[in-house]
Amino acid sequence: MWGPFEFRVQNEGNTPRNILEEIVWNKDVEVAKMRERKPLSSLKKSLENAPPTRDFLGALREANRRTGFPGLIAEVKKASPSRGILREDFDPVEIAKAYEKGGAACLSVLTDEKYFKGSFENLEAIRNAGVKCPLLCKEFVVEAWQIFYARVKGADAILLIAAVLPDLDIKYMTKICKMLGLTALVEVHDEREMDRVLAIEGVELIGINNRNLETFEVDISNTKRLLEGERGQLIRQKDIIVVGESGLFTPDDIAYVQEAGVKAVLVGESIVKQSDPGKGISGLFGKDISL
Ligand SMILES: O=P(O)(O)OC[C@@H](O)[C@@H](O)c1c[nH]c2ccccc12
Repeated sequence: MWGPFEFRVQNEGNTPRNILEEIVWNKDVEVAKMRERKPLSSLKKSLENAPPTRDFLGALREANRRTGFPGLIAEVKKASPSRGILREDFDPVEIAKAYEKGGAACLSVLTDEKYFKGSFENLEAIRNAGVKCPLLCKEFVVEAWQIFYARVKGADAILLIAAVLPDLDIKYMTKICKMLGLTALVEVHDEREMDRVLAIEGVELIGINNRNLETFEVDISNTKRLLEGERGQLIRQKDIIVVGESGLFTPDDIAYVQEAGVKAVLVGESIVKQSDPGKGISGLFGKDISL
């Protein structure tokens, strides 16, 4: 069990079997074009004067200590393939500021344009607007170039999806993240992926996605299942922070995943849809968690 070997290579006549495969095929083409415009050597130059990254893990731990709730990673999310447009009047900087004011520990910014209507401009704008929360670049990473690019655009952390990347890539990319001062959030969806990731040294932050990216089905008991028994024990031993991701809408949902063992949550839809996304956070936790 080394990786997602069932992923096929795109070739003529093939159609993608599911949305994740489609996204990854497109991403390959997109990244190849972007890399031509900005090769790795020029990214590395831009990094010479880049400001230091902020401590993503530390911010989650601190929020968990301060509030007694899982630290919140609030997602700046305009749309998704499963839900369509979530918010019409979408001002990423305004939403980011509202999240920060509402008590978010960190922010997640979607940068995929084609399927999530996000952008690297949004990430940059939020970073340049004086928002202090560390920022997660929410991307479909298929090659290391994207990690350098995210760092140049102001990310403090980046998502690595186990359903997309073989073990060796996760290992190698985790090292690149460390070298660049970025936190890697390694995302899993099932037991097999969790076991793969737990065997990779150096992983400090694991996200359990309650949404199956191939079928869009959401089930928050997924978080609980993956933290039961020996897996949960190993995670505590290794002092890994687990993030419960997707499908969290109510204080009961938060309590449920916290009980299962998460120290952080990643939430988009339920808060981004509120007219005041900051107040949306109080609704989600059933309490004002701002300072
Ligand atoms: O909007 P939700 O259900 O609160 O979910 C947020 C986040 O977990 C979800 O956007 C997400 C989790 N993993 C991903 C990977 C790619 C794109 C999106 C995601």
